[in-house]
Formats: sequence, structure tokens, C-alpha cells
Amino acid sequence: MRIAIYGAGGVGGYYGGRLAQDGHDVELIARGQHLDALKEDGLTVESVEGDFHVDLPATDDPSEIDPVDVVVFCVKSFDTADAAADLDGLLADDGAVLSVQNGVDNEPVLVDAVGSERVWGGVTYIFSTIKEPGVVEHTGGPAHILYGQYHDIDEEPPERSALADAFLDACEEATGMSAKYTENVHATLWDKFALICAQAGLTAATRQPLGRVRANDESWSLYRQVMEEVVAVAHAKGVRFDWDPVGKWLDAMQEGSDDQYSSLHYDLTHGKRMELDALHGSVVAHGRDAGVPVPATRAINAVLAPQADANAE
Ligand SMILES: NC(=O)C1=CN([C@@H]2O[C@H](COP(=O)(O)OP(=O)(O)OC[C@H]3O[C@@H](n4cnc5c(N)ncnc54)[C@H](OP(=O)(O)O)[C@@H]3O)[C@@H](O)[C@H]2O)C=CC1
Ligand SMILES: CC(C)(CO)C(=O)C(=O)O
Repeated sequence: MRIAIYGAGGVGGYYGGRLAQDGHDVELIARGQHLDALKEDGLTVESVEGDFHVDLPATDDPSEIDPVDVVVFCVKSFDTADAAADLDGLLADDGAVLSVQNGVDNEPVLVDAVGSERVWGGVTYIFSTIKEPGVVEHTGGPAHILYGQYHDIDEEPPERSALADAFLDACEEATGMSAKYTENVHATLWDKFALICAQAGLTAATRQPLGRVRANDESWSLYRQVMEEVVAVAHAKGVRFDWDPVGKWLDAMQEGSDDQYSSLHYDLTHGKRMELDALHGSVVAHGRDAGVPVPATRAINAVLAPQADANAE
């Protein structure tokens, strides 16, 4: 399978490296010092699942890459619109772009760029960052991708394509990662959105890991409230869950390791631009549209906004 990783950073570098290790034809799109190091020394992945090194073609110019079957789209959400403009030329006519980004507003941008039939919505559960140029550090999480054909929320999901099956096989066969196809892509996206708004919001606002957030009744109650608000907005927008996302995540995170933070906390504490607008800012906007109050999420957004502004300068 021919695969391009658009945004070969923490997440993209990890999955691109794993798929290449398994023999797929992977090309990386990166920029800056990270790109220089990838070109010069290849990609090194330091992973809790085993370290490895691969030499892969890397560029900051997607027009240099012949059309691919799948683009795994891993830029931060504030870079989505710019990167999406390159997708039409990068994707084969019957190819697909898979967003594994956090948030629920990326896929509509990709649909505008290449049409919904070529867009898979997705989420991923992993902790992975650029440790230094050319080196990606995977510190935990199951490294699992859930994805499905994107479609309008009020339409039936289209039939699963042969390409979606082939990509699933590729992910399942590769070492150190797994994947699952979902027929209910909107529920999958909003389910993760509920978790990430709670996990990212509380770890970033308190600068404390899950264990500390969970041990304090007030912060743990706010964690729950954020998830309840996101799920209430999802319901109002017509998302149908076959499960209880809040109960599921509270149970799961009760078991989660004490030292877990989030990518938002990482960006905050490393002076990097933060995805706040795509997370809590987006919930506030969707809540306003749907007429659903989201006071806890709004407060977290307000508390983090000055730091997000400072990091964006
Ligand atoms: N990190 C994690 O553990 C997790 C992250 N996610 C989500 O995955 C997505 C990716 O996150 P993450 O991997 O941490 O992000 P990173 O910042 O580590 O990686 C994104 C990379 O894409 C590069 N990039 C952006 N635009 C372009 C462009 N036009 N051309 C070339 N390169 C480009 C960035 O370069 P530059 O640095 O110069 O901007 C950066 O190197 C986010 O939406 C995040 O929320 C989800 C689950 C876990
Ligand atoms: C859920 C979590 C915390 C890990 O996958 C995440 O998505 C992130 O850190 O961005």
C-alpha cells in the first residue's frame, strides 16, 4: 500500500514508521529541523513497544509525491486548512485521507478539499511526541486507530470500501499498533472528543496528571462534567451512541495510570501552539449553535486561553 503521512510528528511519525517497518511504501511530509533530520539520518522511534529506525523519503512539498492510496493526516488542527489544500493532488482518485486528529471539525475541512467519499474520520489513542528532530518518542497508550467512512450526520453510513479493509489489514499486521473500523464515525469522533476535552482540559488547567485529578473530588467531578457537556452537545447535534460514553470513560480512566497527561498539556508546558480552539473552543461554539449550555468547558477554555494566546505568539 502507498501511504503518505501528512505531518510526520509525534503521532504521524510513529504510525508511519510502524507501517514502513511492515513493508508499506510510506512517504513522510514534515518541515523545519525535523524534516532536515529525517532526510539526513532517517526516522528513529523510541517506543515502549520497542525502538526502531527506518529510512524513508521525506519532503515538505507534497507535489513531489506520486498519488498515494491513503494519506494519514496528522497535522495539528490549526494547520488542517493549509495542509488540506494539497490533498487533491496527493491522493489517488480512489484513495482516502484518514484524519486521526483530535476534535470534530477537521473532517468537514477535508470533505471540502477532496469530497466525502475520499475522507475517513478517525481517532487515535496514543502518547507520542517529537523528542528531538528526527526522533519520535512513544511513551504509552494502546497505539490504536478507530476510523470509518465520513458522511453527513443525518445520512446512513456508506458501505465499507475495499481500501478501508486493506488499510485495516495493514494496521493490524504492523507491529506496535492496531485499528478497528467503525460504522458510526460521528459517535466515534464525539466519544473521543468527550474524553480528550476532559483529560486535556483538566491536566492542562491543573498542570497535574490523571492520578492527582482523580484523587481530588472537585477536579474529578469537573472531569465528569466536561464529558457530560460534550456528550449533551453531541446528542443535540444528532449523534447516536450505542453506549454511555461518560460511564465508559469514567470506568476506563479510573484504571488509567496515575502519570497520564495529554498532548494539550505537553504543548502548554513546552511553549508550543495549543489546539484549544479545536477542543474546548469548539465545544463552546457547537454548544452555542445547539443551544446546549457548557459552563464547565467554557470555564476551562477561558482559563487556558491566555496561555494558548501566549504560546501562539
Ligand atoms: N501526540 C499525541 O500523543 C496525540 C495527538 N493526537 C492528535 O494528533 C494530531 C497530531 O498531533 P501530534 O503528532 O502531537 O503533533 P506534532 O506537532 O507532533 O506533529 C505534527 C507535525 O506536522 C508538521 N506540519 C504541520 N503542517 C505541516 C505542513 N503544511 N507541511 C509539513 N509539515 C507540517 C508539524 O510541523 P511544525 O512543528 O513545524 O508545526 C509537526 O511536525 C493532533 O490533532 C493531536 O491532537 C491524538 C492523540 C494523541
Ligand atoms: C487521549 C489522549 C490523552 C491519549 O491518546 C490524547 O488523545 C491526547 O493526549 O491528545
